[in-house]
Amino acid sequence: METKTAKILDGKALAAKIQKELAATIAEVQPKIGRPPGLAVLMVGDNPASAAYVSNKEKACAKVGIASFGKHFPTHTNQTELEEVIAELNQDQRVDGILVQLPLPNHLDAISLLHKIAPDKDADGLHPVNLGRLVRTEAGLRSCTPAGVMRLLEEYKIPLVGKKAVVVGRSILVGKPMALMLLDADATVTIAHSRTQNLKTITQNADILVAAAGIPRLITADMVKPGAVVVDVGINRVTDSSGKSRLVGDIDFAPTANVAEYITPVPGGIGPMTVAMLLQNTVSSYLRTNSN
Ligand SMILES: Nc1nc(=O)c2c([nH]1)NC[C@@H]1CN(c3ccc(C(=O)N[C@@H](CCC(=O)O)C(=O)O)cc3)C=[N+]21
Repeated sequence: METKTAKILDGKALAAKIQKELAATIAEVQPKIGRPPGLAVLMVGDNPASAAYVSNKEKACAKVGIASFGKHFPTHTNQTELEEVIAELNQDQRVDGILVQLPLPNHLDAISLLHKIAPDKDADGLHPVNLGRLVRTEAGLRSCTPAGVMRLLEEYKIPLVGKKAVVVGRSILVGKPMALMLLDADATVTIAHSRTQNLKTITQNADILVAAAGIPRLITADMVKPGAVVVDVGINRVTDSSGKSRLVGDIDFAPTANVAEYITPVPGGIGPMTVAMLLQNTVSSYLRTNSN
């Protein structure tokens, strides 16, 4: 009996390479510009997962030479206070990127806050102007997670033209921009979601399958076409049978790896790529504002 095992799309390694390149770029241009790039991460409340992500982002910034202007607000902070902070950061010449860590506490309106970020400092690519630029295929800041997926597929020279791509999930953060980016790359794109009927019959057609539903092990091996490229955007913390907490994606990894040709791991796949794209967005804003 022979089982083939999928090749790993190593997001962690590629993210490290991108960060090295960004560090070299920053080291080269900073003396001319006279300041490092700056990223402000705003976090509200004390969601432990968010705190861990924010601390990862700040460490990554420090590593490549991006200054962090992180601000941590208590849970009860109101909308107006946050809008004022964003208005100040929009004007702050030291700050090239602004990110509001999601989710926010329920009393806050995330969408209206995202609208207040200057589009050219929108490191997350979630402002309506940047989403509109994506729809129109214009240059702009792109959402980090789907941009990270595209960059990883490019690194491994995965052909996309004319291929059937299925995105499972339709969030503003991932699913919708992911579908648009795959479409721009000339894939034939299907978006499936929580109301999709017969999900399996759709995923089984996918040459490229992107799981971004946030449901642990939603995609099982029987749902995947042999030879497919499988990308796992899910980051789900689950408690395993021995009571230990661990990170799993939306894909049932080990069995699926026996069917797919390429697969991204969790951890070590799209998570680190998301952080790398955030840094890249910050650096491109920095280079653009200082290029004339
Ligand atoms: N405005 C906003 N922008 C975001 O991009 C955003 C957000 N809010 N809210 C939460 C999600 C989640 N997210 C992750 C980024 C990196 C890893 C990551 O690096 N994960 C590592 C492992 C981390 C671990 O072990 O906990 C990995 O997958 O290898 C995970 C999750 C960004 N998000």
